[in-house]
Amino acid sequence: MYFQGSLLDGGAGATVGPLDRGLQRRELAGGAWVDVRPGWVGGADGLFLRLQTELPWRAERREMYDSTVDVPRLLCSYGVRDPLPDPVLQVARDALDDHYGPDLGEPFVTAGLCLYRDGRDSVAWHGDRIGRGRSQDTMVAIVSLGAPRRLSLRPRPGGPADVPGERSIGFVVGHGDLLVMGGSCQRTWDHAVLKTTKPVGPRISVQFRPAGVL
Ligand SMILES: O=C(O)CCC(=O)C(=O)O
Ligand SMILES: [Fe+2]
Repeated sequence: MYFQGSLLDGGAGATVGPLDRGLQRRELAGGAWVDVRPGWVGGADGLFLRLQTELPWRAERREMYDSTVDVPRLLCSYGVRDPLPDPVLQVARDALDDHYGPDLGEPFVTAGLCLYRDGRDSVAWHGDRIGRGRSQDTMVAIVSLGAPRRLSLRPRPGGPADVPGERSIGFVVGHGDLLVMGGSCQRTWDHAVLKTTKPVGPRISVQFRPAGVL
């Protein structure tokens, strides 16, 4: 059980802060919201290096129109019963369950990790709506490690949040920051980490999701 208000050491120096303070919520049109907690995971340099060097990162290729293209980031996925690759990620997930569980009504059970090697790596505009996120409110909690990148959000074109005055927004997520997308965010908004020509170092994103959300 996560003890509110304490700093728990997940191993090798990384600590997970409390979530009962320091969270900033931004309400978005259409019943979506984003919570941000800067510096949630402290002392995460070792964690970043371990994940970057030791995980079995895979490169994927995807069909695009009539050609096959490289997915511009490396991936590593942990399913419902897979142990997470570092104890601090388990501590983080337990803390997220304690804080968001009453509202979410279910635990975070999967973890998807992306490694953006530099500014050429990206994820294009999308919502996590291959599964239940298409039709139901849900949450996706992201821990960002390494170089800061901008997570952009915009109303899904033609969707309920696509109303006059509602425009694209962005959150620069840095080393140890937590960002949680909730409410209708996956179906009424799209999000992306767009390419940048600025020199940026590698970033790892850890996304915790409930069952059936991807
Ligand atoms: O890099 C991130 O934090 C976002 C990744 C993302 O949106 C996804 O993998 O679905
Ligand atoms: Fe996503």
